[in-house]
Amino acid sequence: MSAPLRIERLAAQGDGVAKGERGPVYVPFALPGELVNAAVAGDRGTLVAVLEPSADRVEPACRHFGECGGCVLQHLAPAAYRDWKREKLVQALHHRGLEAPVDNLVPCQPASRRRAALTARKTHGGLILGYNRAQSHQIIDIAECPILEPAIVAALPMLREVATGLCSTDKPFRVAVTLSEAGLDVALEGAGRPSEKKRRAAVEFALRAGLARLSLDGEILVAARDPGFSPGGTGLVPPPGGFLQAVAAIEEAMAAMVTGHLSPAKRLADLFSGVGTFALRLAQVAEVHAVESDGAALAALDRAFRFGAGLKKVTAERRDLFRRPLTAKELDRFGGLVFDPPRAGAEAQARQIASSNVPLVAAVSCNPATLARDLRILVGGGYVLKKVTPFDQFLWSPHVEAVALLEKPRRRR
Ligand SMILES: C[S@@+](CC[C@H](N)C(=O)[O-])C[C@H]1O[C@@H](n2cnc3c(N)ncnc32)[C@H](O)[C@@H]1O
Repeated sequence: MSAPLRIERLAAQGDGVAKGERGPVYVPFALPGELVNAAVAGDRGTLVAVLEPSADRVEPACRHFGECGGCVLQHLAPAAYRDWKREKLVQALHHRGLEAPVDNLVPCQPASRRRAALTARKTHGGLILGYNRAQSHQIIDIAECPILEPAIVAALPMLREVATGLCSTDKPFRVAVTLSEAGLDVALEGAGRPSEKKRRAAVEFALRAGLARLSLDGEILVAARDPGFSPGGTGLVPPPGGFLQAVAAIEEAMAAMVTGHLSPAKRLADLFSGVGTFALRLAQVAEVHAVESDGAALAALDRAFRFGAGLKKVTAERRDLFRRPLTAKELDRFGGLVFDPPRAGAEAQARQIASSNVPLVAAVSCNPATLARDLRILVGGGYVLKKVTPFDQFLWSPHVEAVALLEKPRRRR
C-alpha cells in the first residue's frame, strides 16, 4: 500500500528520508522537500510517484538509472549534489569534534572514469555484463554508462565476447576493465577454468580486438602492449586487476595537493602506497619510502622507478600496516608522509604517526568516517589540521574522496 511522505533530507547512501509512523523511512530516488507516494515496507519505501518535485530534481543522464545500483544521485542538480557531498565530509569531521576549513568539492566530469569493475554471468539468453542492481545480486546488463570513458562503453560488446569465450561457470564473475595509455587492460576473475582451446581462442580474439592485455585470475594470457600510465614521467604497468585511482584528472589533482604540501621535505614516506600513485610523483622532489601489503603492486612500483628517469630514490617495503604499522621511531626519519588506506582507515598507523615528530602529513581517504576518526587521533597527538578538500571520484554515487593536510609544530627546546 502506498502512502504520501514528505522527504526531509538525504541519508548517507543518498536515499530520501521521511518521518514514518514508526520512525524514519528511506526512499531511494526521492529528494529533500519533495512530497512523494511510496510503497512502504518496514523502514524502506519504494518510490511510486513524485507528487511535488524538488526544484533540484533533474532528468537523469542514463537509461539504466533507477535499476542499476551504480548511481544513486543522477536526479539531483549539480550544485545541490556537490553541496551534499561536501556536507558529508563536514558532518563526519564535526562528529569527531574537528574544526577545519573544508574546501568546495573538486568535481569530476562524466565520461571520465577509466576503470570499471563489472559483473558477468552466463544465462540461457547469453552473457549479461554490468553492475548489480541496488541491494541485490541481480546483474543489470548495461548498454551505456555515462560515467565511464567512452572507449570503455564502446568496448562493452567486445568485453561480452571475451567473457563469453573464457567463461566456464554458471556463477557470476568479475570483469575489471581499465583504460590505460596503451589501450584496454581486461582482467577476469572467477570465470572458471577454461580449456586450453578456449584460452587460445580468447588470446586470438584479444589480439584481433586490439586489447592491450588480457588476464585471467591474475595470470596474463596475452599482453600485446604494456597497459601503462606515466605518474612522475614513469612507465608504470599495474598488475592485472590491481587498484588504481578511478579518474585520471582527480588522481592528478589529489597528487598535486599532496606533493605541494610535502615538497619542503627531503625524505618522505608513502604508506598504503599501492602502485606508487603518490610515491612516483613525490620522487621527483624527494627520496620516498613506499610501504604496502600487496607484493604485485610494490613490484610494479619498483619497476616503474627503475625504468623512470630523473627520479630521486624510491625504496619499497612490503608490510601489513594494520598489524605492524611503522612505529613513531621509524617514522621520525621522515620530513613528511602521505597515507592512503582502504575504507577501513588506518587507526593503528595513525596512532604511531600521532606519537611521531613527522612535521608534514597528508591523509588521503575514500571514507569520511574513518578519515575523521584517524584525523582525531592525529590532532590528539599535537597535529594541526590545516584544511580538508573533498574530491568527487565516483560521480553520482554517495562516495566522497578527501585529502587532509596536517602539520606538527616543532617542539620548543
Ligand atoms: C586506497 S588504496 C591506495 C593506493 C595508492 N595510494 C593509490 O593511490 O593508488 C589502498 C592501498 O592499501 C593497501 N592495503 C590494504 N590493506 C593493507 C595493509 N593491511 N597494509 C598495507 N597496505 C594495505 C592496498 O593494497 C591498496 O594498495
